[in-house]
Amino acid sequence: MELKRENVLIEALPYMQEFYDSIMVIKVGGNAMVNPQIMEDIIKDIVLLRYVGIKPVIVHGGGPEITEKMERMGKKAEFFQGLRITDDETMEIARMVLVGNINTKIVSLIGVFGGKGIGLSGHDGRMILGHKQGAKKVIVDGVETEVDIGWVGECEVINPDILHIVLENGYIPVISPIAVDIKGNALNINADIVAGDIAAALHAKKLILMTDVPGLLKDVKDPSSRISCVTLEDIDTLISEGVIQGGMIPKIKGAAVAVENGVERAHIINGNVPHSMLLELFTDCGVGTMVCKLEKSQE
Ligand SMILES: Nc1ncnc2c1ncn2[C@@H]1O[C@H](COP(=O)(O)OP(=O)(O)O)[C@@H](O)[C@H]1O
Ligand SMILES: CC(=O)N[C@@H](CCC(=O)OP(=O)(O)O)C(=O)O
Repeated sequence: MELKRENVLIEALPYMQEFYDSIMVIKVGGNAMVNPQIMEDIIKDIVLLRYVGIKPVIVHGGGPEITEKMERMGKKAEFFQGLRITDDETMEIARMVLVGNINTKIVSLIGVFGGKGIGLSGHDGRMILGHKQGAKKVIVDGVETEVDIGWVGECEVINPDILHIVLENGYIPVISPIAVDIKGNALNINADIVAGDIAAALHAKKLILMTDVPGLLKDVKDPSSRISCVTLEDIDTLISEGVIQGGMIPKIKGAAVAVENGVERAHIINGNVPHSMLLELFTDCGVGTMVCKLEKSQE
């Protein structure tokens, strides 16, 4: 049965009351940003959240755009377990695409839809301090070899002061997944991992990871095989059984870090479905996959 418009609005009231004044970290993936219409819909939803008293924080990706730029510059993009192998030149390209291009586009769109966006990266206020992950060991033809993944970092400390300052002043922070090391070097970090760490540091109410599939799928080729809820206990098994692969691994790990560190819920939802975030937050029908600490019955 289709709900009348006024019922849709009134159904949202308890959710608006529950979420009022709370921080929500929203990760927008590079895939969603390839389509300008999808991007506009997502940014409109985020501006709406701000106007109903929620404090959204955006972390953006840009993997496909970095790969495209590398290819145009005659460089081949290479990955190790989903992480981009980042030499000096790749780091420059990643910074140019993420901070120089994607971040400014999102900030500008927020402005167009009546919000106040502010662009940040880990360098600003030394918000994301990290270090290089270092060389990775792999077995090639039975022989252990090291792979240098270059400037790929991991977060050591998140300093959320700057975020609290801008949130208190009505801005929507837009964060590029670039960290800084102790010497001031830039580090490339997967955006899902940054989003999980930021959500944990801010004690966010929710982490929302927007992607291009309906959620975590039992069978990646079957969109109807969505798993509606996973607990932290399920995650390692799903990875070791090969159900979760590729780009979904950092996503689920980012969600797990957030939930382990006090974020109530993380949601993986399809950003390609118009206004999926509003459906997830303000209606009784959950979309996507919810990641939580315990089964509902154990809470
Ligand atoms: N079990 C799974 N369920 C859903 N997606 C999966 C799964 N395993 C691997 N994937 C892949 O992960 C992709 C999402 O990760 P990624 O491409 O990095 O997205 P984004 O750019 O939105 O961060 C999906 O498009 C899908 O191909
Ligand atoms: C280390 C590493 O892999 N960093 C990512 C950062 C961007 C990102 O995570 O973008 P998506 O969310 O669109 O995948 C990269 O260079 O692609």
